[in-house]
Amino acid sequence: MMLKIGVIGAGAIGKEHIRRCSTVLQGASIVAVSDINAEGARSAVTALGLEAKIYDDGHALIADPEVQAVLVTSWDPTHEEFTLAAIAAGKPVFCEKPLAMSAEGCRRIVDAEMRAGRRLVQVGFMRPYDDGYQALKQAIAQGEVGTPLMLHCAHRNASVNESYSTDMAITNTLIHELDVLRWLLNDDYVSAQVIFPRSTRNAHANLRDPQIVLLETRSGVRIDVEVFVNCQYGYDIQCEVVGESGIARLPEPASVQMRKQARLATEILTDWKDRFIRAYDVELQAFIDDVKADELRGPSAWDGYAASVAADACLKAQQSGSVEPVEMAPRPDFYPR
Ligand SMILES: NC(=O)c1ccc[n+]([C@@H]2O[C@H](COP(=O)([O-])OP(=O)(O)OC[C@H]3O[C@@H](n4cnc5c(N)ncnc54)[C@H](O)[C@@H]3O)[C@@H](O)[C@H]2O)c1
Ligand SMILES: O[C@H]1[C@H](O)[C@@H](O)[C@H](O)[C@@H](O)[C@H]1O
Repeated sequence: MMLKIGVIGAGAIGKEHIRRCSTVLQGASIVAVSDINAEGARSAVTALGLEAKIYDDGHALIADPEVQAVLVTSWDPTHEEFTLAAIAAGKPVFCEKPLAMSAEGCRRIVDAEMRAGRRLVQVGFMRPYDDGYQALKQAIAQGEVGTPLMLHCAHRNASVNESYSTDMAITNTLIHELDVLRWLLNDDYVSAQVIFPRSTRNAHANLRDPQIVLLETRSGVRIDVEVFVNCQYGYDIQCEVVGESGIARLPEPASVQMRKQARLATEILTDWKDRFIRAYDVELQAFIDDVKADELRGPSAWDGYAASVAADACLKAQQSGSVEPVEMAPRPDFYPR
């Protein structure tokens, strides 16, 4: 049986997910695509020779009886609305990060899903599906470096456009670390602080870049994350775990080492599409398989909520300059760890 999927948002990642569902993954077909720019949706479909319906309204796509599951790949502020609508229609939904723009918004999704009585939401946090992060988690769990004490991380993008503002460094970019580091350490955050170093001249008027985010977890691990979205040189994700007896680092993506012209060099990727290409494949295949088995197991609405509680504290810390508490509601039994 093919799972019939409708996609809302045919931009960069929407096109990528349409491509992978249609040409890479097993067991799904794209039957409908929606975008406020209907022409963009049409060209995404025709470029792949698909016969999908085109909607300019995401709600009409969700209501289409042929659509069995929904992918939300539209702009961040639209996620909550479409995810709630899919839940109301009883349709499983894969929603790109962030699940909503605030913890309050995520909480509305959590509550709606619990009222529906079964898991219907998977959040597009793909890093837990990345081979490198999985190997790092395994090394920590096996005690290879002893108890983790500190993490030094960096999330660098080559550049961003003018619509990207200071708050998005948290809600759109750091949100990946807020999810994956919690998963890596099997821990939750208790406080957050944001520090602004000297700004790069490559940032636009509405963006302070870079930023350093300092987090503390319940068990006392201290984390620093450099978010630098105009670093110019590439797309670079770093994570170093300092433990009691050693250091474990996130592996670099495989790259041939060149010795030539008196230099020793390896390539640095420039785009998230390539850096996490396999992780995106695996996360979406899991969504397709789990929907068919009626048992979603990927990053949950609760994970989306947990990341957003920390993001809210970081946003507050950007304004206050102080250490802000991260206060989560108790985890409902509906969401086992
Ligand atoms: N997991 C990841 O690593 C990852 C990577 C890239 C993007 N994303 C997320 O995916 C989403 C899309 O990002 P992108 O880079 O593809 O952006 P994009 O701007 O390239 O594409 C977004 C598309 O959504 C459409 N859109 C906006 N509002 C809409 C609405 N109400 N209904 C239908 N379509 C609408 C826009 O017209 C645009 O075509 C964002 O939320 C982003 O945070 C996640
Ligand atoms: O939407 C993208 C995407 O989530 C990337 O993984 C992240 O590195 C970027 O900062 C963000 O803008």
